[in-house]
This record gives sequence, C-alpha cells and structure tokens, in this order.
Amino acid sequence: MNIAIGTKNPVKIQAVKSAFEQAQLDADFTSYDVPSEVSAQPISDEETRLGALNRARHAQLKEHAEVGIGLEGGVKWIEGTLYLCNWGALVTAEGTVFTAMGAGLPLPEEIAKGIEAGSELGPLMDHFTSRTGIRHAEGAIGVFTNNLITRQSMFEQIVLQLVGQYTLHKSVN
Ligand SMILES: O=P(O)(O)OP(=O)(O)OP(=O)(O)OC[C@H]1O[C@@H](n2cnc3c(O)ncnc32)[C@H](O)[C@@H]1O
Ligand SMILES: [Mg+2]
Repeated sequence: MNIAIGTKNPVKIQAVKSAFEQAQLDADFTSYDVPSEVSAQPISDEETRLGALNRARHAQLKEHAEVGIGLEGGVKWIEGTLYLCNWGALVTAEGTVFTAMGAGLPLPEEIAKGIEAGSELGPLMDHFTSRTGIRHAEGAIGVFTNNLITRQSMFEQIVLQLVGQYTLHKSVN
C-alpha cells in the first residue's frame, strides 16, 4: 500500500509509520511539504480539521497514492479558555474521506495571551519552556502532560482512528 503523508515534520511522519505498524499493515511511505490552505495557526476545530483534510488531499494527488494522510495542530477557545486541538484526515484515491480528532487540554493564560496577540503556538511553547523546537519534539501536549502523552503518541492515536475506519470500510465494501 502506497501512503502519501502531507508534512515534512518527522514527529508526524513517525506517528503515521508507527500507527500502520501497530495495525499490522504493510505500507510504503512518501512525505511532501504540502499547503494546508488554512492559517499558520488554526484557531478552531473547523479550521484545524480543514487544514488536515487539505494536506491529505494534496499529498494523495502528488503521486496518485492509494491513501493520503494529513495531520494538523491547532487551538480552540472554549468558554474563554484556550485548548489544544489536533486533527487528522485520510483520503483514498477514490475520494473517500475519513477524519478524526485527538487529545486537547487547556493551555496556560500566558500562551493564550500570545495567541490572541497573533503569535503561533510553536514559538510561544519555545519561549515558555526556554527551549527550541518543541513542535518537533514532545510538543505542547508533552510539556503539559508531564510527557505522559507526546506529540507523536497523540498523532499516533489520531492515525489509528483513521486507519481503523479505513480498514473497516475496505472490509465491507
Ligand atoms: O511541518 P508541519 O506539518 O506544518 O508541522 P507543524 O509542527 O508546523 O504543525 P502544524 O502546522 O500542524 O501546527 C500548526 C501550528 O501550531 C503549532 N503547534 C501545534 N501543535 C503544537 C505543539 O504540540 N507544540 C508546539 N507547537 C504546536 C505549530 O508550530 C504551528 O504554528
Ligand atoms: Mg506548520
């Protein structure tokens, strides 16, 4: 099976590979830097989900792969509190679409203020932790779960939801 992934972020790529391994599916992977066609910092479930879907569509088209996968990280407001939100999409060559959402927890007020001021979560997390490249490492979810859930394991859960829906669909169609 030929899987095209719409990112060059190694954490997301590893999450996809690991989920296919867990599902015991043999697959070849290619990855492309594709446009999400949403803002660099999505600020709602709808926008984050659309970013994932656009990435999946672009990746699938790149090489007419059997499956395209897109993963997108964003944030959303709930009753005045800013939460992490994460989405994934799987698109088949026939155009069937599967989507899934992942873990989300509240972010500190300092981060929320930065987002309101127009900053992106990546640099804000680096500033918050006095480190660089958090988004390529454990991610905000790792920092705020004391590393019990990492950005990779969080995206893995999303991809498992996608692959599960996809294989179920294939088995009944
Ligand atoms: O290369 P791509 O695939 O674009 O990977 P990315 O790390 O930029 O991830 P997203 O575009 O999906 O994330 C959208 C924005 O939110 C940031 N972000 C999302 N989740 C994050 C996390 O867990 N930790 C740090 N930054 C995060 C990220 O830096 C972007 O500004
Ligand atoms: Mg990005």
